[in-house]
Amino acid sequence: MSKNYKEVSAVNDFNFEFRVEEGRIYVIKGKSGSGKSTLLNLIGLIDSPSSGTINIKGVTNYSKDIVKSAFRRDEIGFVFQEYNLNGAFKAFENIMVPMLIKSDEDLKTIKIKAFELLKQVGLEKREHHYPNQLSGGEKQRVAIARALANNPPLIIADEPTANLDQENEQQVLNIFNELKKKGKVVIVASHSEAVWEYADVLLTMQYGSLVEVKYE
Ligand SMILES: Nc1ncnc2c1ncn2[C@@H]1O[C@H](COP(=O)(O)OP(=O)(O)OP(=O)(O)O)[C@@H](O)[C@H]1O
Repeated sequence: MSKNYKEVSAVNDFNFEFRVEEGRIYVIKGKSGSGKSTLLNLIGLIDSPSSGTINIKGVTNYSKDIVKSAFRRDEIGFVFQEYNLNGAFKAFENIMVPMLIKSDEDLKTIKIKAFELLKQVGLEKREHHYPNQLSGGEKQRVAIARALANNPPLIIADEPTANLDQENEQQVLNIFNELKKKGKVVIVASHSEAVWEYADVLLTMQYGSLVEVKYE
């Protein structure tokens, strides 16, 4: 598949199978502008390819937006460099949002699950904090907990540690490693060598093309 923005070929003939049947960390590296974010947005169904198809679990080209958004909600957790938390909501409320949208559980169960997820990322003492009362590392851990809310098999993270110091980066990487052990697939775009070290598969992008795949 490819994605073009007018004359810019952001992702060029990308052809690779991310396997989701067992826990694994895929890391995508490449210079600024090489197409990493565009690729993650395509895999995460936030964006559509200009040509070619994306096939996830046998579903090809989501024609109906409603199906696409439901699939994304249930199957994919997205983590952003800038956290993208809702500033009007407390930490645990941010985590509740995806579960409320899915709405197949009662409020009490959703609250309990949100607290469990906060515990999983080591933030049980920050449940009532608003995003502006959290450090960058804490915000990112809330964002990861939110991405896990509907228990998706696939977590996509775009430069999740770019704004974090080494210690907080390590905490995020430990969480990703735990997720991998639980059988989740994590696809991360990152400039950080510390992140590359956690890769089971390291993909290199250059000018929109996949130029190297290394199995660690
Ligand atoms: N919405 C857009 N409209 C036009 N061009 C775009 C758009 N989004 C991305 N591009 C272009 O596509 C190319 C790939 O961008 P992309 O953001 O995917 O790179 P990246 O590898 O994630 O970079 P970075 O490491 O700086 O985040 C760049 O040349 C960029 O200018």
